[in-house]
Amino acid sequence: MGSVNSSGEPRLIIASNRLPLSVKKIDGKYDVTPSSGGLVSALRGLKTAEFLWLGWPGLAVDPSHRDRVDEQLAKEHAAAVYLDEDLAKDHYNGFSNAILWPILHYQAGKSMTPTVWEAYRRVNEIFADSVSNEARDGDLIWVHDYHLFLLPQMLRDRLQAQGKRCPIGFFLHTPFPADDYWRGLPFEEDLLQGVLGSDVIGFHTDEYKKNFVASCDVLLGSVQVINDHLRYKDRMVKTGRYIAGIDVGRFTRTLEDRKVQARIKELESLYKGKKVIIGVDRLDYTKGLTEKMEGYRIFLDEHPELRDKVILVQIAIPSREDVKEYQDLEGEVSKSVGQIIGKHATPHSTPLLYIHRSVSFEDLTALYAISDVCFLTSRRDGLNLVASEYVACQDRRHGVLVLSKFAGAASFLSHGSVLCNPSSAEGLSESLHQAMTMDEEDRINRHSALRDFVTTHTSEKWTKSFLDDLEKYRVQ
Ligand SMILES: O=P(O)(O)OC[C@H]1O[C@H](O[C@H]2O[C@H](CO)[C@@H](O)[C@H](O)[C@H]2O)[C@H](O)[C@@H](O)[C@@H]1O
Ligand SMILES: O=c1ccn([C@@H]2O[C@H](COP(=O)(O)OP(=O)(O)O)[C@@H](O)[C@H]2O)c(=O)[nH]1
Repeated sequence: MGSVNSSGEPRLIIASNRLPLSVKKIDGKYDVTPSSGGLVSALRGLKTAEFLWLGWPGLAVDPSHRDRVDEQLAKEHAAAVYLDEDLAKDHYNGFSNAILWPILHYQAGKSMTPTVWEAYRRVNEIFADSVSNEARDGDLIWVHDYHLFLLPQMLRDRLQAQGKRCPIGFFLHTPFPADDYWRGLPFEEDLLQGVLGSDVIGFHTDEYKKNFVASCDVLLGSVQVINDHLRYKDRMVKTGRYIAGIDVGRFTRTLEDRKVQARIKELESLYKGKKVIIGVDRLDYTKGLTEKMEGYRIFLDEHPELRDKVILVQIAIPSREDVKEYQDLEGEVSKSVGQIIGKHATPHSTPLLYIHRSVSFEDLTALYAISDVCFLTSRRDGLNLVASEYVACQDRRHGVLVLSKFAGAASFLSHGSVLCNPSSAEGLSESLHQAMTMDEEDRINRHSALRDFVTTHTSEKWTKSFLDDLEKYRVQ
């Protein structure tokens, strides 16, 4: 792995499991494609010229092909942390996504084998070696997400041994539940102590921050809470809420593109006379897709007069397809989709279009722009950037955002959206009806409130506010 910058100036080093590019093997050759998901979208606003992003490329790469992959990643300020296939599988699927992910989303813990915990620890060590070798004295280091809970403390130990002084930040993109959820996990103390190796720890909402601080207080005896800080091992660790957002300009520019304008016209003519509802979610049980389908089924049952006048376009981005829960979910959602279409489609129209793959950014913005309602029903969601992306594309139509009250985004966007509760299918149906029948003045007012928020809380502002706090830990 080579250093991208040779100027000697302090840089920002980002460490996350997911790189902005995923490496795919096609016909024996490696190809890099943009990654999906909100972590990558949130970091798009990074305006620091000097940064290097270290992460797992998404699959095992044959050593003889690594130079070529490194070359392609370097163009995007990225570098790969290569992992053996079995180790990566046990770390990513086995522990991060099968054990940590449900707990972080307020679900009871599952039983696990020691192998996956060992793999988790080992991968964090490999990251610690890569990042500490790459870092120079004075660089800022920003670690992201639950795949790397142990990394901050491992890094701190290594950097200290190497005589490098680098502030370490950590941002959690998921929710953080109350301490009770952690009790079934034998390693909760290791995980908390790992994160506490950071100087600054960031969360999407005050609730997650409060839960983290309380968990440290209850589960670790050696922590003292002082306002926004935790005194831990004679250091003051700052905890904060940093509101993540989107790169609004990227959406505005794309909407002005001639090809996208043509696509919008095409879609508007295709759906003429219909209200379009858009849903965009990774195919993840936390996104409440089965609940959404049930709510929509009831909506169509209760309003048969609307079934020819409405279409839900649901994009389900494939995600974590090696984990059993995700495979089961795929089957469940497909079944519900089939039932709704089977019951409500007519020879000349269908009330549901289900797209189970990623779509291009151009198609995504065009779909956002032509939709009258955006329908997001997460059971739990760290933030949900799709909500903000929809708002950014609605200057002409003033569509309505129906948003789960369990998405982190609801704590900022409640004033302009219709909040819903995914555990009540009848409630979801009512929220949809409210959104579809809202008068224009109400829609304009709500959109304007949401737009004000989304345009003033961008991804650029998020990275800046976090990094400004981290800079304060730089030793002069
Ligand atoms: O990397 P994957 O396993 O393919 O999953 C994609 C990402 O999912 C999660 O995203 C979260 O981050 C978003 C931005 O902060 C937030 O809006 C959303 O609520 C979260 O679910 C995960 O936390 C990332 O690490 C993944 O890369
Ligand atoms: O085919 C698609 C459609 C959407 N997205 C993006 O995936 C992200 C989803 O982020 P969100 O915060 O809503 O949830 P996450 O998937 O990170 O849990 C958004 O930026 C979407 O634009 C994507 O990568 N591929």
